[in-house]
Amino acid sequence: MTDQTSAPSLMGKQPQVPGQPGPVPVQPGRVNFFTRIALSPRLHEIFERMPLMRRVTRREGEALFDVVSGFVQSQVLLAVVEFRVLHILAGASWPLPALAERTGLPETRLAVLMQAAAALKLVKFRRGLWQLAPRGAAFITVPGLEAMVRHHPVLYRDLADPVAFLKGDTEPELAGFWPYVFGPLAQEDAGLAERYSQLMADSQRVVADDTLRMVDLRNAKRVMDVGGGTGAFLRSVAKQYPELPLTLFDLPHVLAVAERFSPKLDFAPGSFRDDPIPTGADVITLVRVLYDHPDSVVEPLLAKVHAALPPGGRLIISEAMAGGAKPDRACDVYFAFYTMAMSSGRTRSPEEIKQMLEKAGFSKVSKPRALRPFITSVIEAERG
Ligand SMILES: CC(C)=CCC/C(C)=C/CC/C(C)=C/C=C/C(C)=C/C=C/C=C(C)/C=C/C=C(C)/C=C/C=C(C)/C=C/CC(C)(C)O
Ligand SMILES: C[S@@+](CC[C@H](N)C(=O)[O-])C[C@H]1O[C@@H](n2cnc3c(N)ncnc32)[C@H](O)[C@@H]1O
Repeated sequence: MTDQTSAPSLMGKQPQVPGQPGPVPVQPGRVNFFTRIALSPRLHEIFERMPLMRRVTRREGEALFDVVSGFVQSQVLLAVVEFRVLHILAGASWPLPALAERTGLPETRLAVLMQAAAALKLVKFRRGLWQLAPRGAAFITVPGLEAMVRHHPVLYRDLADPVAFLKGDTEPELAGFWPYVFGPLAQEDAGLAERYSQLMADSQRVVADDTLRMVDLRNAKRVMDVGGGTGAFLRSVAKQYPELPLTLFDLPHVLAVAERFSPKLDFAPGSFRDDPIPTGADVITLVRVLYDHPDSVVEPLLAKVHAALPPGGRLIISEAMAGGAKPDRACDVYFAFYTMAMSSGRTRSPEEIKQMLEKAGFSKVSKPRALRPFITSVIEAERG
């Protein structure tokens, strides 16, 4: 695979150490040289007195403080979103008293929030007025991002006791937030599929943009998006390839709320757990599907996709992927814990996905360099 890390295999049931081919014994005293330095408070003091080293320790200190305070930063952002501060400032610049009246917050407390938001570079204070900063403007412009932030309290409640969470002693709320995974619940509540689909569809735009910049569909004869929700990804495909026939495969109650946005779009209702994947497409896409499911669902799904493709047909997988030997802040922290809280799936590294693909019979597995790994990564494979 191109652009490939030597990521660990987690294919067996036994978790392994990133970058290591297999389980290794504990090695007493094996601590990296720089780590040993960092372990010595006396050396911290000495470094503080050396101008060059002082810069390194201060930078490390700042980075560490960022990790320590990450939750508070997120909650400041959530408050900014809930009080619609960025939207208010998008229309005009406001003095604090007027903003306090508009948001209904006491001036003294709003001042603290605004100062925090300014430290996060979401807003800025100029000539007595609070203004929107470019980062705040970008934030409200990214499709689905505000809705994502507004649903984070569910995730944070699940992570409130990380010890109990990791021991598996809690019942994460997030597992119920996406009840489509459990099928019947979503079918009982028609509005539920629609709400979930809207959040997914909103956030899909950025994922689709990045995916389509990493793959070439010019030679495709028909693209089928499996687990395609209400068709947001195919909508982006249709914009770029207006002549390309498309098939949307998802659960019947999800397709019931999907809009037929193109005469070239076919609906294929079904469950990839229980039904075969229909044939007829030479390109099948799985966008943000695999990480929702355990290996016991993913392995048969890949085999069904393989069976549905013609020889030479292509599978495109797009989702946030774990970093493996090169741990990634977005994927190995946020998405890994997010999917663990969902209790049904997990993030996988490109290497793990490659191994699963090869087991299902795929060849020529490749991975274009991800444009924004925190949005998505892509793996392509071919049916030989
Ligand atoms: C030129 C100079 C010096 C200055 C210019 C200043 C200026 C104009 C700056 C603005 C620049 C600009 C245009 C910035 C644009 C920034 C963008 C596009 C930022 C995008 C950020 C996207 C983010 C943060 C995305 C976050 C995504 C999240 C949190 C996704 C979560 C997804 C989940 C939980 C999915 C779950 C799926 C499931 C359920 C697991 O299946
Ligand atoms: C995380 S969403 C991704 C949706 C879309 N691909 C996107 O990126 O926005 C997972 C999708 O898989 C669908 N799905 C889950 N289980 C399924 C099954 N057994 N058969 C077909 N689709 C399923 C869900 O309905 C949902 O639309």
